[in-house]
Amino acid sequence: MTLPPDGHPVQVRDLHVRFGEVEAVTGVDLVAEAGHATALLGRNGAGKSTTMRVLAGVVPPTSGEVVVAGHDVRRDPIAVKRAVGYCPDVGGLVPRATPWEHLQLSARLRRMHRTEPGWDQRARDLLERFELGDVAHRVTAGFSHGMGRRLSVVLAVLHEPEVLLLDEPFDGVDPIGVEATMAAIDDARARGACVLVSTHLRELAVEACSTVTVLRGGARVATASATEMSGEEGARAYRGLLD
Ligand SMILES: Nc1ncnc2c1ncn2[C@@H]1O[C@H](COP(=O)(O)OP(=O)(O)OP(=O)(O)O)[C@@H](O)[C@H]1O
Repeated sequence: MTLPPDGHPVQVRDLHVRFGEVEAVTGVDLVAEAGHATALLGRNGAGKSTTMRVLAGVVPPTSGEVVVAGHDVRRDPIAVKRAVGYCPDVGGLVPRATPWEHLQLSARLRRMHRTEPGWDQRARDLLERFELGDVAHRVTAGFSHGMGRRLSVVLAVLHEPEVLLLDEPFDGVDPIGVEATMAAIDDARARGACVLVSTHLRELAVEACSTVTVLRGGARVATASATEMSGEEGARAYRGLLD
């Protein structure tokens, strides 16, 4: 990874994203550090998923500067896709494929079959941790929303990416799935990855992350420590930012 001069794996300056007449993101600034988890918090339509899609190299910025793992997302989206692990907010799973087939394909695309120890033991461990071991060979068409979310997190973390992007990973997920996701975030932080978690759930955002950036109407309205956004005082502060 070629880190930019100030060393931050995620740098966003004055990001704007427009879809026709819709201004989805209207000036987001963000810096996220290696070895830390940062939350993007905001209500529905705040611009969180669009920002995450830009960071994943999936949607190009309309304007602004976005550097992920040392790569400019506009100039080199393929290098960005290689460097990140991305759990999209919706979609991403093939209904006729099983979790194991998803993992096999992901490992092959990432050339993980050449690494030691083999990817398959890690894949099996992750499926067990996320309680998907029993359905490893069942097509995902019949999966509940929460099961799909858990598999999307497993796929994002499989290759131990430098930048982990989890968009609404807790949405509709039961407490055991939430616990497994929290553990996966902790593991990624501990090995020095930069983690970004997008969510509308303040309490889980402050549990998972040390820094919280609040988006409203496509723009950043605040960046605070998780402590400042915790408890009743944090809830009041958050409500104040949304009014
Ligand atoms: N492909 C698109 N075409 C048109 N408008 C879009 C598109 N994607 C997002 N938008 C609009 O951009 C705005 C921001 O959407 P975005 O999905 O980024 O918000 P969000 O904070 O992730 O919301 P949620 O929590 O509901 O997922 C919304 O008004 C949305 O309707």
